[in-house]
Amino acid sequence: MTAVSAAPATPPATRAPRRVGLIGWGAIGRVVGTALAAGEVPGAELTCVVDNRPLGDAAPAPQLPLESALTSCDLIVEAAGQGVVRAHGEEILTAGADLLIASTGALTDDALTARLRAAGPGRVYFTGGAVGGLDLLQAARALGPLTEVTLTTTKLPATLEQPWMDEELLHRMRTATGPVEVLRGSAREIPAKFPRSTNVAASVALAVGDPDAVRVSVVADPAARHTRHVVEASGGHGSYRFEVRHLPDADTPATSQVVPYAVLRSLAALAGRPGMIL
Ligand SMILES: NC(=O)C1=CN([C@@H]2O[C@H](COP(=O)(O)OP(=O)(O)OC[C@H]3O[C@@H](n4cnc5c(N)ncnc54)[C@H](OP(=O)(O)O)[C@@H]3O)[C@@H](O)[C@H]2O)C=CC1
Ligand SMILES: O=C([O-])CC(=O)C(=O)O
Repeated sequence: MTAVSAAPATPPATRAPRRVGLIGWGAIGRVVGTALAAGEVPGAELTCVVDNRPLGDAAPAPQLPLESALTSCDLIVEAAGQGVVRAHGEEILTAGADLLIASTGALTDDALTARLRAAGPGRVYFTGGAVGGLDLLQAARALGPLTEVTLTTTKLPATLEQPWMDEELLHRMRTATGPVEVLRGSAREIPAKFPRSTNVAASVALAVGDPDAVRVSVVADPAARHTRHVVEASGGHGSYRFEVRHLPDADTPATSQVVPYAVLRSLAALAGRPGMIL
């Protein structure tokens, strides 16, 4: 009989904490930054905050311009808007920092997506944000294409008002007594039309691999106490349905309360927390 020798007891490797720079001190950023500064994500620490507005001592870490943040951070969290991804995504990755993106709507631009995926040495990641099931949809793609993919997003009318809307549509939304479909289109078109409120469409598109294949309906409902996202997808191998209802953030109702916690979960995974569902 062969003796099985015990593996030598080696202590777990200690990794340097991720030095996190947070862009955007808003509904998402404030919750994420406060939790990071309180040490709630082991293996990650808040190094600095980048924001358009002077924050004074409101933030628990120094406010820096992006160029300075890039010399002191190895992971940047974007919680500011699609414009930041477009303007600075490549720069961040090229500087060597990893980038966790909340404003996935920017990724409906194929050329930008290709540049971000090719850029480095930093690596680009996307948070699941307000929607669930993306991991499973990404896995299901390995079995074959998802041929029917739809997303229906229902929000309070005021969170969907946009500068391009005409008076007739705005009037319909403002006087609605029940759900009103505001726009229907592909996941390539919709996030550009509602840049702060339909990133989920782009996130579903990232998961299924094709923004043109995802049909999106945006609905304004004055009774929508909860923001609702319903994702349905099917292919030759199966069918999938995910429905979420979230309380909106009290001050920024376009954003659901759960979103910063989704970002924190993504950060925990990037910081190497064991035991996570990946
Ligand atoms: N993936 C998902 O499920 C979701 C994604 N999102 C995305 O996250 C983004 C942030 O959401 P939220 O926290 O609610 O937004 P907020 O408007 O509450 O906060 C955004 C903050 O970022 C600042 N900011 C904007 N542009 C820049 C810039 N170029 N440089 C520095 N700071 C900047 C804003 O300042 P100022 O107002 O002065 O511009 C503001 O302080 C949304 O725009 C949306 O794209 C949101 C919800 C869900
Ligand atoms: O927070 C949400 O429910 C969704 C949202 O704003 C977005 O997709 O941009």
